Amino acid sequence: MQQTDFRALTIAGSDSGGGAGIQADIKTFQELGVYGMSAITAVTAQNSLGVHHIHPIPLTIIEQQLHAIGSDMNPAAVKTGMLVDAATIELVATMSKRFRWNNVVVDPVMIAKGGASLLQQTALQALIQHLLPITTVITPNIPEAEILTGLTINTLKDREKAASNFVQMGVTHVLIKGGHDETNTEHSVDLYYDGQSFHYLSGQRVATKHTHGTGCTLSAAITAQLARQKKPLEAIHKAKKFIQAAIEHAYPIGAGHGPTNHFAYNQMKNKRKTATGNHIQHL
Ligand SMILES: Nc1ncnc2c1ncn2[C@@H]1O[C@H](COP(=O)(O)OP(=O)(O)O)[C@@H](O)[C@H]1O
Ligand SMILES: Cc1ncc(COP(=O)(O)OP(=O)(O)O)c(N)n1
Repeated sequence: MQQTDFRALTIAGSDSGGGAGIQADIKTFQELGVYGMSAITAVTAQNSLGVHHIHPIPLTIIEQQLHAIGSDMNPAAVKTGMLVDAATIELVATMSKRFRWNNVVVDPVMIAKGGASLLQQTALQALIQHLLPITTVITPNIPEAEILTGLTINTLKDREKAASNFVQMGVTHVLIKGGHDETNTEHSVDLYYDGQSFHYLSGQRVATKHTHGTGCTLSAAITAQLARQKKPLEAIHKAKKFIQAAIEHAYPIGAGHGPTNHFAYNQMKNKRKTATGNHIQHL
């Protein structure tokens, strides 16, 4: 049987607890049938209670990882997560251009759930200047969208305005996530914009504190679907189903915020297949 070859790269921090960062990304790639590669920007000592220590990786070692992958392994899609500082952002932008990487998904990770800062304040300008112009899909949560656009976001109209700002900054596709919208207790609604029309993607809001790594997992699922040659809006729709299942079946691991469940989407699909006797896999 011919092996299908889908490859994706994540450039992000390591989460020792396994729920976010590189670990969440690789698990998600694997579940979606995509070969995962990584360039690690920082090692964090982290668990369900928060980020306890951060050890940035020296720039030369990040460059060596990116060069090793870019010169040989040709990822079809690339995701960025924790980028630490301005120098790392500039390096990632330079290497992405050098290797002509397409399908660049930027999750502009800034602050972890427990409040730890994962990106230096002084790096925001570098993100806007160097990374956004080469971004295929950006996936900010509401506070990140507020910081990058300078807007206050309370309503869906505010979110549409912020999405338009991202397009003006050079981003091709924007997904502003709604997990932090406390006004909607029934649904968690994400806004998509491609410079032409707005789409709302709604999921049932799950009453759980086990949402560690939701943002990383969603953006990794989008990256995996782009690596599988899906168009951005279809990739985002599929990724939304993946994260919904992962949150609905999240793990109560640890005393704090447990991780989402990366197996859940495939387990639910397999159950449906068994019930219908259908053994053909449609991702
Ligand atoms: N309690 C929840 N129930 C259902 N979906 C959620 C919940 N919290 C977040 N989501 C979804 O998870 C994804 C990540 O959103 P968000 O929490 O806003 O990002 P981040 O983890 O970057 O802060 C989005 O698709 C959002 O709608
Ligand atoms: C190493 C690392 N990268 C990113 C994050 C943030 O992940 P996110 O998906 O936004 O989830 P929470 O931290 O908000 O639960 C992280 N914690 N660690």
